[in-house]
Amino acid sequence: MTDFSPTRTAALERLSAFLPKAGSTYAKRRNYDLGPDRHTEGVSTLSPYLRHRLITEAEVLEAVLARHSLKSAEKFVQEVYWRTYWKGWLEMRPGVWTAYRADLQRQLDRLKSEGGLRRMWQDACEGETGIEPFDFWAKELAQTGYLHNHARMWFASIWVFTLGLPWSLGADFFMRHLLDGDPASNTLSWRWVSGLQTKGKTYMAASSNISKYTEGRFGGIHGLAQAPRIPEAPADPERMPIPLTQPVSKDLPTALLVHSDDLALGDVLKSAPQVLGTGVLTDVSNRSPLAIAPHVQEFATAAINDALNRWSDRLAEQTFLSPDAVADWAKGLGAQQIVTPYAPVGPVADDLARIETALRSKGITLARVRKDYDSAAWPHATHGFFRFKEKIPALLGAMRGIETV
Ligand SMILES: Cc1cc2nc3c(=O)[nH]c(=O)nc-3n(C[C@H](O)[C@H](O)[C@H](O)COP(=O)(O)OP(=O)(O)OC[C@H]3O[C@@H](n4cnc5c(N)ncnc54)[C@H](O)[C@@H]3O)c2cc1C
Repeated sequence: MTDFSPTRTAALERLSAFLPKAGSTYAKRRNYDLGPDRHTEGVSTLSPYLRHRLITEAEVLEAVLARHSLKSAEKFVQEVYWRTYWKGWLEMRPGVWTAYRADLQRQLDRLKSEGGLRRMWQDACEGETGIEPFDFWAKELAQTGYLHNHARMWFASIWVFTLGLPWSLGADFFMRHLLDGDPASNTLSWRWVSGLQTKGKTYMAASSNISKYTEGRFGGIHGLAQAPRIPEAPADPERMPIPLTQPVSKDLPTALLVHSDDLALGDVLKSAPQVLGTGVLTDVSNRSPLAIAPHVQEFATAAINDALNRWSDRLAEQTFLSPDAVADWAKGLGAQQIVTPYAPVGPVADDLARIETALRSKGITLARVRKDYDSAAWPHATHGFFRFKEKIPALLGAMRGIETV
């Protein structure tokens, strides 16, 4: 079973073990899901670390390109940029996140009154549908907090098209259990499988494909949907520019706010070298309206503690806070400004928006510090990935040496 130890040291070890495979091995083997004990043979399993930025995308790309040419590591580099692309795409269309959360709430309300739907949803979440690989992946996810990318695609396709369950309930099942549960990659990948992201283009799981790419672990699966029924969804909102951020003022008494979306604190501390104190938001329960799996909260809390330990000499006194308590805490410290790493569209950004309103009523500003890596790449996520990926060589060229972890 792949072990996900929530430390930067573990992330760096994992990266260094993966580096020899990041070229042609990854390109050939990345689609094979060989089971929970063998994931690291084909893929990096870095996603829980990237999700919380115990390691950054830029660091991973730098390390891979120090070892391989861009040509030989192209496939891996592109996958890392898929993550970045989804983030930029959602950042320019925050209404898609809001619409997902609203649809999810509607579907959760339906579960209260529609017994048949509720039973099917429960069976799917518990891995009791009778579709052998699907049931295996549901249990693997609940037990380990990780699924191979191909298994995520097959699982989502069977959820939507074979079982006929609402896609947003599936996305929520992933968000409650994945250690890497990410508002952009998860929501938009579920939309992509369902035919809502690239309009009319769905992903259909096929028995022969599952058999081939699990090397026969599963085969002869009967009853998988052959024809997609694309769910209804509202039209996408108009694209907006990437939001501007409030600049950090060097002259104001400043406190730092740490959260689980970005634990690479180097650049936020560079912008505010002296802080009066550090507030810490550890609760990630708002990734879902339902209870999230204990391992998801434990991973996030331990990842935050790992970052706090590494930066302890720069953080002054640390206070663990709920979002509602931040404004009073900042006022009590005498802060007139809070600096925090930028949180992309999702639950943490939703919390920061509420915190900002409470701070404003006390005359305190909130400055979100966005990484240059994100600011350079996100504005290119205007259309599909194929247009975005043309920018990768230029983005890599501009990226070298811009990050402080
Ligand atoms: C339905 C569905 C839901 C998903 N939900 C999430 C999620 O919540 N969080 C998440 O991080 N990824 C999600 N993904 C994308 C992808 O499955 C995971 O990023 C990948 O499996 C992580 O494993 P890895 O680190 O071993 O990947 P590797 O293959 O080693 O790739 C390296 C890194 O590139 C990025 N990456 C790779 N593939 C993708 C992809 N298809 N889309 C976006 N980024 C990618 C990840 O950051 C990953 O860590 C989802 C995909 C699907 C089909």
